[in-house]
Amino acid sequence: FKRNVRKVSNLPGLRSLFSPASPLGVLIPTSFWNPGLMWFWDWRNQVYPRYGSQTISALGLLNGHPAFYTISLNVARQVLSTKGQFEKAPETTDVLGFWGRNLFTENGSEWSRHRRIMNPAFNPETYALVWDEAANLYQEMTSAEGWLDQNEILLPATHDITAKFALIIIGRCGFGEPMPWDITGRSLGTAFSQALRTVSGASIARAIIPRWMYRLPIKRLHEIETAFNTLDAHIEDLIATRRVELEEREQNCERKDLFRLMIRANEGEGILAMKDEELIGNTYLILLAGHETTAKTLDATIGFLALHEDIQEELHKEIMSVVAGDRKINFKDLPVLILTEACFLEAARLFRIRQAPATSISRDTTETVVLKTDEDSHGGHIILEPGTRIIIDVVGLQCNPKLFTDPEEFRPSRWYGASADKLIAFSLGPRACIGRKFALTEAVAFLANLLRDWRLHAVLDPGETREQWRARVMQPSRSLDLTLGIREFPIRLTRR
Ligand code: HEM
Repeated sequence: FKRNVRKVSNLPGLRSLFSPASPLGVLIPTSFWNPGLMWFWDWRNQVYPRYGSQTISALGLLNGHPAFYTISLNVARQVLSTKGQFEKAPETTDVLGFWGRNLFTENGSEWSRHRRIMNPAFNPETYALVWDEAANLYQEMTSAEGWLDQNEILLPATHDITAKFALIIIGRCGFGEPMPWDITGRSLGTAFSQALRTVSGASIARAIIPRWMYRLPIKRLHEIETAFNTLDAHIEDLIATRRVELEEREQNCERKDLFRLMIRANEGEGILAMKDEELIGNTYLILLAGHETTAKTLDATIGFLALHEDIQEELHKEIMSVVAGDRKINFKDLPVLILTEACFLEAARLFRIRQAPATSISRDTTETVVLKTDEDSHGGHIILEPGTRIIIDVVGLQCNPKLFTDPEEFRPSRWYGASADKLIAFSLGPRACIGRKFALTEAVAFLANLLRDWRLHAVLDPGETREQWRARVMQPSRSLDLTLGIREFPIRLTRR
């Protein structure tokens, strides 16, 4: 323990039996004696002020890797923008690496190879396609769900709609799968999306629970095992089918869709080749990272908009200012829809994603690094020995009152003209989210179409105020999901 205290330069911070990111720390619920998985949410306004610093340490007396946690944008910039001094530790990426090494799990030249293969797919042509597909899918959805002749709709759980929407968009635009709204029987269909949901909700548990335990008569573990096997079968099927289709269509198609680039790299040789297991690993990664995050942020956006009818009215004005005679909203309108985009960014600020057990964005040093801190204590800097872990506490950072006035307020206008790196939800630097623009395009297209046609209303309990509704509903789900998202909630739509 003393050695670990020295490792974190004696910096004050959390001291508990199990460190917050250790398997036991994660599995035991957050309480006064165990920070657990949710401390960064439950204690977000107390911990850093208690230790008088934007960077603190966390140590487990019995087990767990000692670590620094920071809500300082300056420290985050140093960690995420400096090349070569920081890398991802394997145990922090395991949750997205079950199926094969991939862009998310790799470091150094291996990471660079994956990124060079996949980067060309994230281009303006793809974003235009995302926009058009999102607009078409919205029309298909309203027709298939029977919304066209309704004036009022009660959606029992927004996530059912947003998750399906985001999965189909990544299927169509990333994988060239012509998925309809009714996805029953498709290779990325209903069985696949249910399995994907189970897997996403169980990945952290899967990384922690030893494999032999899956042979015990525990129903939940068998469900997890079945979901993982179902995904395997679907992904193999998807790769085989698309490989044949690509052979047939190759002559006439110029588009650099992501899946085509990955399959070509898998068939190729040389420095930009991709191994079979990497193709599978990246396929999973894109399917998981490319839909859950967007869907959950859309859920949060819908929740906040339902609370703030004044912002909805402003948003509707913005949308109607670009609507053409046929009520279509076009890709060229994207730069004008600044409030629509700002609402999504603001929801991402308040409900950002989590991608590894109990951590946010985590890096280990590869050499001794001196980080400048914002406080004068410790001489204004901390020294990180090689192998020291530093975790960007994204929830804390995005609620940091030194960066955001009234941080708990949903105030989209704070993003007007704001520096892009103030929103850390997509991370910063060379390893920032490759799908940021993809997600933003999809989200703005979805929201603009939805808000053009509908008013959103919170479904209040009898006698409940909006503030009470927010306190009850706008809370994260406490499961071991890969992504931190608002728990499921119903919403009422009335036609404009
Ligand atoms: C609201 C939506 C999204 C959010 C908040 C988000 C957030 C993030 C964050 C924070 C990272 C960095 C993680 C780290 O360094 O530890 C990341 C990486 C990544 N994201 Fe996203 N993401 C979103 C949507 C998407 C979409 C739509 C795609 C794909 C189409 C995607 C694909 C990826 C990939 C492949 C990486 C790994 C990049 C690398 O390591 O080079 N994400 N994302």
